[in-house]
Amino acid sequence: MKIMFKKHGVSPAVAKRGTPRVRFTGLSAGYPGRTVLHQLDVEIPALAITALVGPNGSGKSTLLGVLAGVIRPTSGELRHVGNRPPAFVPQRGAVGDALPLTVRQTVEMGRWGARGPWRRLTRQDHATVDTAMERLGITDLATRQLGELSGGQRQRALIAQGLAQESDLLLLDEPTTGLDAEARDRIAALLTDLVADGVTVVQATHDLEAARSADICLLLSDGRLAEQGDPERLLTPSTLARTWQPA
Ligand SMILES: Nc1ncnc2c1ncn2[C@@H]1O[C@H](COP(=O)(O)OP(=O)(O)OP(=O)(O)O)[C@@H](O)[C@H]1O
Repeated sequence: MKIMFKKHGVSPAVAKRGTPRVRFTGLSAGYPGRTVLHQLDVEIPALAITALVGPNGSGKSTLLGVLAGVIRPTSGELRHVGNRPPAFVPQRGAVGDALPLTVRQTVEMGRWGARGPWRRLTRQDHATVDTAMERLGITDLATRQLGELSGGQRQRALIAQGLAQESDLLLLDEPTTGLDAEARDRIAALLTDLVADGVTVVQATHDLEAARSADICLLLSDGRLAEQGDPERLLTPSTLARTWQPA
């Protein structure tokens, strides 16, 4: 099993549109005693939005975990092209409601990877945090406790934390689930803007509109890649019935 990241400061090989930002070959991964992903051969295109779709339990979050580097593959090869670690925005439900953090502190945590948790943030870090909060429309929530926010507001705080990491690879686990139409549209527009700014976006989603508006769709089934390609071609009525059936 091989995982290759291009290192900081070493001939920055930044992915270009049309080239893969991440490539897996024969990749298997899962949890202790349980293989979830089986022999995936996948290319995640740079400077595009990739939607991971598939029924509950098909392995979307596990694949995001592998991309984020928090789940190690058990076999196969995973190659990143790019010189910054990915930013991972977990599912809203995966983040404790009782964490005694304000929105601003939550977003500031996005700078820890660059600065470390105990080092003071620089003026530039604070400016990055301000911009991330502005882009998500949560500046006026800065001093509110995370636990007292609505689901949609908390989701936006988590995405802002991801943006504050200034990665060129943003991984999101169901970023629009449970949000109203306006919030979903806002996030969709943001993701498109991020791609224009040089970010590669991968989102696991059960949101049909989000999947349709992606550049490419990877359809997982039982931890295997069932299909990949243009969402309009892939999201046929039978796929929709299978993937978007009520839980
Ligand atoms: N921490 C874990 N330990 C053991 N098995 C796990 C763990 N997390 C997930 N699984 C199992 O891995 C499989 C894939 O789960 P995963 O969360 O990746 O699917 P998913 O496609 O994201 O599902 P959903 O659409 O419900 O979010 C499931 O069978 C699940 O039970």
